[in-house]
Amino acid sequence: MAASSSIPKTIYLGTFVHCVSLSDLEIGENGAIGVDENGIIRFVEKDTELGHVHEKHPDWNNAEVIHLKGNGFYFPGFIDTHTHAPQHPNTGLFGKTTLLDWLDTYTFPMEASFSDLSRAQTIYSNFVSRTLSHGTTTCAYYATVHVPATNLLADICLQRGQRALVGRVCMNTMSPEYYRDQSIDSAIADSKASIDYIRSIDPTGDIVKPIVTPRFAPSCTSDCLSALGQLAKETEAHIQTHISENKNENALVKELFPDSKSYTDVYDTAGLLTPKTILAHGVHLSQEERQVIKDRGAKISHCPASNTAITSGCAPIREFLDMGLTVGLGTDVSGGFSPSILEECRQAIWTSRFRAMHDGDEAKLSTQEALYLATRGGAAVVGMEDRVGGFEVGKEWDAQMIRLGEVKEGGDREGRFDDGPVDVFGWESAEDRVNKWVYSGDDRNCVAVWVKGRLVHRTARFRD
Ligand SMILES: Nc1nc2[nH]cnc2c(=O)[nH]1
Ligand SMILES: [Zn+2]
Repeated sequence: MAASSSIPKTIYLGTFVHCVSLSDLEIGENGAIGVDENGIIRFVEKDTELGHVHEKHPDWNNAEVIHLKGNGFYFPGFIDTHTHAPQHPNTGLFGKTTLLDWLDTYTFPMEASFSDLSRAQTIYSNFVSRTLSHGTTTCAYYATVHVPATNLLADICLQRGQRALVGRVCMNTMSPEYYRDQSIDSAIADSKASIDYIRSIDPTGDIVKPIVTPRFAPSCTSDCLSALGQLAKETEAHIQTHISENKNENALVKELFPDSKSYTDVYDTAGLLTPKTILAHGVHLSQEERQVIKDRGAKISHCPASNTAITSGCAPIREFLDMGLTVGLGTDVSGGFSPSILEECRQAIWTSRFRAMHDGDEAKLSTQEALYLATRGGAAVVGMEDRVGGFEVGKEWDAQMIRLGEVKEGGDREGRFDDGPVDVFGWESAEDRVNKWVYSGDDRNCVAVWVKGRLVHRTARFRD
């Protein structure tokens, strides 16, 4: 069960930064945001001070006040649209493998060990703490084939207050004998059991929701994919899977599904492309496939750190955005080497520059665009764009408090750098500070995190 949710009515004061469109970042200094007991933003005031706020909103005079001074700012919580919680212990371990041998060498043995629930408890608790500490307020998680461990991941997210889509992984073929669904019937029954459980612990779906999760086309027979499409339809559930990540994977799909027009067609025929579908990667999609994905309203999770680490390629994100596809960012641990969406922003920017070296400068993503994908883009990918991703009246307070290192005149830190890797000297504009954070910040700069108004993570620097 969720911990008791008595949230004090709170006025947040300080600098607020959020994306208002793909290319525009709004930076409001001396702002005030009022968040009610249900975690809903009730007012947003610009260029103000507490006295004026109290005058204008007299029924908020007894509200708690959190005043962020100095060079920090509030930023919307990050949305990780694709990651694998059971792969967390393998983070950084990929050597020179590429997707298919990486799965056999590192991933399947690790995931299989989640039949042990106490191991799942340790690793899942650690990973949820880790993603929260990096400012991730919503996360689309793959678990494993095991129902008890999948349900436990949902319990942990609900208890810690992190919004999550939690999926039991389905894989009934081309997978090791020691780690697979034994039949289509058992795969569907197990997925349904997990969906029912997750809906029973959070009937409103405010914090945790189930998500139907075929691992990827090579791991599922076409009958299994169709049964999963039917299950998603009957349960009105979200769907997540991988698509066109790697060239060898694509060749395998062609061999396994000779009657399909394309990789995308395999999923389309099975009824798996819906407005609630999250497709990870899409690095090698043809123009026709992109159009089918757009026509079905399915969304893309861009995972650039993973795409580089396991040598999948550089996804054409500018082209996706130009044609109106909905795109968010995913850490894809442990194909990706970091649980941080801030790191993923940097990787998205770097990857776009490698595309630009071939395609021209327009392929480059800006800092603002990467931050948009990390927040509003991600919110649209997980179907929560009306609730989170920015600071507007009516939205829910999913936010992180960022503080940067302050270099005082004549001061010397004497080797103490626990205020993080970003040095601010005092001359920087608010926009400079945001850029410094994006390119060299890390979790030490994320000193507090809220989901729906509830404080879900804090460090010693919060309110020191
Ligand atoms: N990156 C990644 N791609 C996959 N394709 C199938 N399974 C996986 C996985 O676990 N990670
Ligand atoms: Zn993945």
